[in-house]
Amino acid sequence: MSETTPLKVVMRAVRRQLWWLLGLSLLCNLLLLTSSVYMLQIFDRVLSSGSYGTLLWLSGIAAAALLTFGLIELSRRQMLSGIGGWIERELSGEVMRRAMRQRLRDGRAAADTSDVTDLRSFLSGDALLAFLDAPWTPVFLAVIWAMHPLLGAIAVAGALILFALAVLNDLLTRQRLARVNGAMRRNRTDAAVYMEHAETLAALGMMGGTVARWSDAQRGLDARSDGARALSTTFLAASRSLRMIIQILMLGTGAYLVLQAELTAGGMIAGSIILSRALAPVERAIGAWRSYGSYREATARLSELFRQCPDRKDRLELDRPKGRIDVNGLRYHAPETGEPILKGLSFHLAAGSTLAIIGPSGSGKSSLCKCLVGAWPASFGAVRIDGADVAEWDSDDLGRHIGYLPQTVRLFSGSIAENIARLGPPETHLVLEASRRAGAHDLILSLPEGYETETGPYSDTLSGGQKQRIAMARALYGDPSVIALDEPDSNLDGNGELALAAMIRDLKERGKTVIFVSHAPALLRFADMVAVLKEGGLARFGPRDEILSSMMKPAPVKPRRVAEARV
Ligand SMILES: Nc1ncnc2c1ncn2[C@@H]1O[C@H](COP(=O)(O)OP(=O)(O)OP(=O)(O)O)[C@@H](O)[C@H]1O
Repeated sequence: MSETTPLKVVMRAVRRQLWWLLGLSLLCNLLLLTSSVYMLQIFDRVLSSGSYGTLLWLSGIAAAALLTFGLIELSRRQMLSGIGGWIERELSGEVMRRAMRQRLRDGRAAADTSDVTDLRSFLSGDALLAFLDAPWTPVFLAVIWAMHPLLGAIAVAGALILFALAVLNDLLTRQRLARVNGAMRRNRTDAAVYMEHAETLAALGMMGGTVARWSDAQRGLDARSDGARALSTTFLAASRSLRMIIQILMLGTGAYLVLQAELTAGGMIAGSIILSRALAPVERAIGAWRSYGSYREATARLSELFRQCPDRKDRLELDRPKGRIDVNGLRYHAPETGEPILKGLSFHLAAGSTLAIIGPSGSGKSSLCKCLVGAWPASFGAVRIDGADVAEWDSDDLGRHIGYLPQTVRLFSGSIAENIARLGPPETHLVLEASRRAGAHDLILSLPEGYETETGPYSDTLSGGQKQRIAMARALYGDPSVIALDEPDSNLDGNGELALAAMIRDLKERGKTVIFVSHAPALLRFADMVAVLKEGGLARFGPRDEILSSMMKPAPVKPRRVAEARV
């Protein structure tokens, strides 16, 4: 049996609601017959009898019926908008969590929250109403048929031609539009990255080139999209004029039948009104087809995401670890290329000890840090904290016991206090404790709005060093047992370095396991152990003095050959 996912639960609930909506649509569509029945009665009863009383009664009943139609239509639309809001609430968070997990694991996510928006806009908009009204088309056609088979035949033929146009439109444009939409999404992501790094582009004189490159790509996509849309628009225009032609044909045939005394004048007018009701959903459904296409693609992507990233309720929730780390045969392969980045590392670190990771650029230091804190899942082998595999640990639960300072610091939208509290509800005493331990308290107080200073990508007023020290406080929030710092001294001034050294000393004294990537002697003196990485492998691992002194030793001089020495 296939696993129940939040998407399936939501879609099941939506389907249940659809039955109600279908019922309301039945009432709406029946009430839509009001004007044609009214017209029929006016022509055939009122005008022939000249009865004002009948006219008054008929008008009153018609007005009441149309008022009821208005109320039902309102509740239909309110139901749809309620469904839309509910879908967004139920799915967005789930999708975002899974998309982030998949991106960490596979380098890309099968779907994202914009797919939930596509789902919502189809299931709560006019497009779905068009599809809900479409099943009543045969009912209207049957009514026309009952009035006169010739009128019925024209109406059925018209509806079939319009439907065929809709199907053809879908077949010819679906794949083209899907491909263009995918490429457009990628181009939008590129634009967001360029905007975010506008300073770099400006400083390097890259703005013109970047904009030209992006615009070229966009123009190409626009041309492709215009081609597909033009085809769709042609179908729409063709179906609209065809509908009007059918309408005229109906009236003309109706008039002929009136002359032949096979139909009343009221029947002729009423038949024409009913036909327009019958064909309108078909025409609206053609317009809604594109929206349905996006909905179908979004649903496929979301199903794929939920299939590839199932819920992991069986994950471990363990007590606060002491901080012993065991790395066994750790391999990490780049998710997109499969290129090995970490090549079978094994070492053990006692709880409460401090490890310095050193090695040349690109040797895998940051990658090792990410694997140690559970951000990157091991491709083979395992990282264990207090014996528990970090891959099996619930990431939010594990995160409470881990402090991590990434090489490139990012603060998120919110106040400094919220950022330090890892975007959870800030507990004041924990925020103050973390920032004091990170030596960031005075710095934050010196800002005009202190801990309430807004920061993040939309309010970037902090210097690199300030951000780094605030991120350090974020790493220490909740007093975690294992703290990994990736080049913590890269943006610091003299005061910052002193605060960092004091922070590491304090962590050591309080028995925390500290891992840092740095070659700075001022930090290396705190290390108990040193890991030397080279080309993704562990070149050396051992007590600091042993490793550093062996690295300091001059390379043994090769004895020169006798002949060479004589020259
Ligand atoms: N997501 C990724 N996909 C593919 N390759 C990657 C990815 N991230 C890192 N690498 C590669 O893995 C290798 C190790 O990168 P890593 O950032 O861990 O090195 P590092 O030792 O921390 O370097 P530096 O000292 O310059 O920060 C590099 O060759 C890098 O190109």
